[in-house]
Amino acid sequence: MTGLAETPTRPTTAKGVSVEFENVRHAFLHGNRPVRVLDDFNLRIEPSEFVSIVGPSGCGKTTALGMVGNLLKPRSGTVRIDGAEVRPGSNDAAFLFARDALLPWRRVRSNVELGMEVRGVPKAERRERAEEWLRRVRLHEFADSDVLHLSQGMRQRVAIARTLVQSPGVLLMDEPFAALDAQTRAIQQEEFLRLWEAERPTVIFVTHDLEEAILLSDRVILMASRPGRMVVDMKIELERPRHQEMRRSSDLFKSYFHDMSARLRAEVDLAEQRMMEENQND
Ligand SMILES: Nc1ncnc2c1ncn2[C@@H]1O[C@H](COP(=O)(O)OP(=O)(O)OP(=O)(O)O)[C@@H](O)[C@H]1O
Repeated sequence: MTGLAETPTRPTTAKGVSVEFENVRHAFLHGNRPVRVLDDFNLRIEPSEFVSIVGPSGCGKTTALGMVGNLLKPRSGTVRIDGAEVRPGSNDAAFLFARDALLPWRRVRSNVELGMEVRGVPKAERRERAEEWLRRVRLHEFADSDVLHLSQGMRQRVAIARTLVQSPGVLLMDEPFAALDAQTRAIQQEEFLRLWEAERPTVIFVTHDLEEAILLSDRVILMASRPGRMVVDMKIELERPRHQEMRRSSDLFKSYFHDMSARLRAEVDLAEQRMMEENQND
């Protein structure tokens, strides 16, 4: 069940680059007490791989993502994108969160252009690329609409277009579909995979939903907490394109879920037990 995955086949237009955590350690201060969050965290993600990270609340998933996105620096160890250490000003990675963070005073098209605007892409090129991505997410008819008039699912598609239009080498996704109802979430998962296939940026996807992780990913990483470290690295060999029916029809899917859910439950129980012990000792 454990073991490093091989490099997946990349389409010729693939944009993905490698990501590497080497002996990464980090701690936060809780009062006067340093709490170790990541401890000797090692992970190599190949260009264009889709890797999900699951684990108990507080195990350090978002912290690891933040290091790739240059939001925080590890206390020790190294995080590399495409072989180069992540440094202030590195902008190979783009984020997509549960909350879409669209600017309500801007129209749909202008929200999609935002990242390109910040990076100084000329206006005509911005417009052309935004139009192309609005077509891809099936929102070109809403280009001049007010974002406040869109459904939650449509808003998230605008956010996806705004992120992918920048052709990032690495896409950092922190529970991007968590705010959606179950039906919309299922549609968005499949639709996102279709969009991802076009350029295949490397994806690091944080989720609490194990089925979602298995359905989308080439690999699922399970982390333990206190301190956060990798305990399972499971390669997912379901064929692509993936679709929702696989949850019910694929024995392989069910066996991945069976193997991983028991481990995940055990880690969640352990994390809760440790937290209670720590609270008693405080
Ligand atoms: N800026 C901060 N200052 C202090 N402690 C922090 C900070 N950011 C995170 N932590 C702590 O570090 C630990 C790991 O947080 P992190 O958000 O990375 O976990 P997570 O696995 O993403 O959790 P969740 O699944 O609940 O989102 C938690 O105990 C959290 O309280």
